[in-house]
Amino acid sequence: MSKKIAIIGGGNLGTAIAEGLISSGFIQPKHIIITKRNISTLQPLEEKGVLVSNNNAEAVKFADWIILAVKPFQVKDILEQLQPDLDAKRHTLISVITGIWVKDMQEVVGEDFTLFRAMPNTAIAIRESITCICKYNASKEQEQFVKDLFNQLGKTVVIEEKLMDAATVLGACGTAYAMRYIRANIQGGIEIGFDAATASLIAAQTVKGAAELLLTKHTHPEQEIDKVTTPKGCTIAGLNEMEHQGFSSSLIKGVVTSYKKIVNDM
Ligand SMILES: NC(=O)C1=CN([C@@H]2O[C@H](COP(=O)(O)OP(=O)(O)OC[C@H]3O[C@@H](n4cnc5c(N)ncnc54)[C@H](OP(=O)(O)O)[C@@H]3O)[C@@H](O)[C@H]2O)C=CC1
Ligand SMILES: O=C(O)[C@@H]1CCC=N1
Repeated sequence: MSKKIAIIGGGNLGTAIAEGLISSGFIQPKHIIITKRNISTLQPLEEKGVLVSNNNAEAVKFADWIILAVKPFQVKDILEQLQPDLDAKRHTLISVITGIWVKDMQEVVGEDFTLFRAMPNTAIAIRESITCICKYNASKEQEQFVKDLFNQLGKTVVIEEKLMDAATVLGACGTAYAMRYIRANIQGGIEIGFDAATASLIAAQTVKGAAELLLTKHTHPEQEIDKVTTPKGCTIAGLNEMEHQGFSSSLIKGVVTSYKKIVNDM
């Protein structure tokens, strides 16, 4: 199976995917083409051997796997422009675009194409994404290729398309939520005595370690919390104060608000 990949939309996510694919060795840089209108920002990728272009048609002619990574409001026009160069027997479309459903793409390209939706996050650049994938009209080989591709870039889970908006919130927006949590810890850490760089290191590594505990031991967070909370100790005092201030509630409300934003806007 040919591995040539086009990434249409070399922005935050598109370039992160390219960087991750190169560093994984899954594909040679010369077998990736990445496009955007202003290609000057793609110079670092070009220096690594990736083909860059402002011509989407050229990219589609080059590749068999087309990753769509433009903004949601741009995809319809772009697919319409690409229609003459798209071939359902050759091309497989993989959209990472929020809120664009398989049926939305089919309205432009028809029902013959194999379509995937994939929802990664920006940690894909360092191959630590979680990528939720759903498929339409895909053979076992095509599904395996897409899973192999994203497994190089972190972990994958195949889900039903109806969960794709929820996957966007928990997996993709989740990176930003985690950053805010870490930032708040840094702010607190500075107030209790650390310089910013040391507070950042301690806060980030602590969150990484906590996540690794769950991923390696498959425990529930509350089991791990029980191991940290000494009776009458400082951890439970701080945790309870956070809850009195609405910590869990604010996070849950934020997740649901992000979800409603996708569902209501699209
Ligand atoms: N950022 C994230 O964490 C995540 C984003 N997503 C989804 O991925 C998609 C991209 O997001 P993100 O990377 O953040 O957005 P960006 O705005 O950073 O990237 C979109 C890119 O598309 C390019 N573009 C615009 N028009 C065209 C065109 N006609 N042909 C080719 N390229 C074009 C833009 O560059 P130029 O203006 O130079 O053309 C821009 O660099 C969105 O749909 C988003 O919902 C999904 C999961 C996570
Ligand atoms: O905020 C957004 O709309 C996109 C979707 C997921 C991450 N960023």
